[in-house]
Amino acid sequence: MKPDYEAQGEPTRYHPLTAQLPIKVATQDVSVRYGDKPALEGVSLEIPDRAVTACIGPSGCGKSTFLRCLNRMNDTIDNARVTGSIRIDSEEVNGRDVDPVVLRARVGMVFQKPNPFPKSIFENVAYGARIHGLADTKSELDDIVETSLIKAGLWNEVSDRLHHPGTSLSGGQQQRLVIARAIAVNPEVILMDEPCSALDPIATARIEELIDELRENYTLIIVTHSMAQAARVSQMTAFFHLGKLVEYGPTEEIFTNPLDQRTQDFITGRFG
Ligand SMILES: Nc1ncnc2c1ncn2[C@@H]1O[C@H](COP(=O)(O)OP(=O)(O)OP(=O)(O)O)[C@@H](O)[C@H]1O
Repeated sequence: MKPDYEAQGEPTRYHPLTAQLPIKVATQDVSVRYGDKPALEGVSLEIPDRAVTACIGPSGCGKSTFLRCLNRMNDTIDNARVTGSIRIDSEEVNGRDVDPVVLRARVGMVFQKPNPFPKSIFENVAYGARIHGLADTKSELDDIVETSLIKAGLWNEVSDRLHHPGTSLSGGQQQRLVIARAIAVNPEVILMDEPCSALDPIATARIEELIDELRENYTLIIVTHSMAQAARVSQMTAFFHLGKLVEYGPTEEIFTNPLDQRTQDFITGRFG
């Protein structure tokens, strides 16, 4: 059933094809304030499983704020207040009994700037598996590290130097290391906040290929400033403007047949 957009005042334009996909993440009337300042207002959308959803919109429209709601990263910001419902499968993310540390393994996050720990390549990937008790033996841990690095497309480049520092890798390799670190704790959803903005075009292309491979097994939600990137990697696109979700639907529809004038203006470069 569709959320009641009319209740929010200004309805989101929701493309009809959207309803055909199985849903992994559903938000209902999510709003965020930083102190007195509203940053996100009444966002309701349903994000499909095993697909890439891109969040686009002009600077300051609330894309990163929205992403951070999905794994409760806004909890770490003192003056942030989140209201509304966010469900992953049927579980309420903001439920009292939800442990944010466990949630953040289930909903991993990759940031703009690669942020490996100041530890070896091996330890970067093993760390989460160890603290979540996912390996009983050294050989199980080795397996998790190898499998995660393979899935992140990095194994062939690092298998002979697992004990070198993570920070010795190139920027693009570090970003894939961080993705391997997220994969090692069995996430269901991976959030990416402008994951390529610090990378050169070759490293960017490698991450985009990886995003495409990962969608076979994970739900991916990516914030990007690049409309070309959103068009290349995503199946669904959400357009935000001034803290509101304006339009949501299959990427092809958003880019070729937007329903809202603001989306049209943004994708044709009239603002943003
Ligand atoms: N920690 C914070 N404290 C106060 N205001 C904040 C904080 N983080 C974000 N904001 C404000 O909330 C609004 C939304 O910010 P957000 O970073 O989510 O937007 P964005 O669309 O991701 O922007 P950008 O594309 O520039 O990264 C902005 O007005 C921003 O200034």
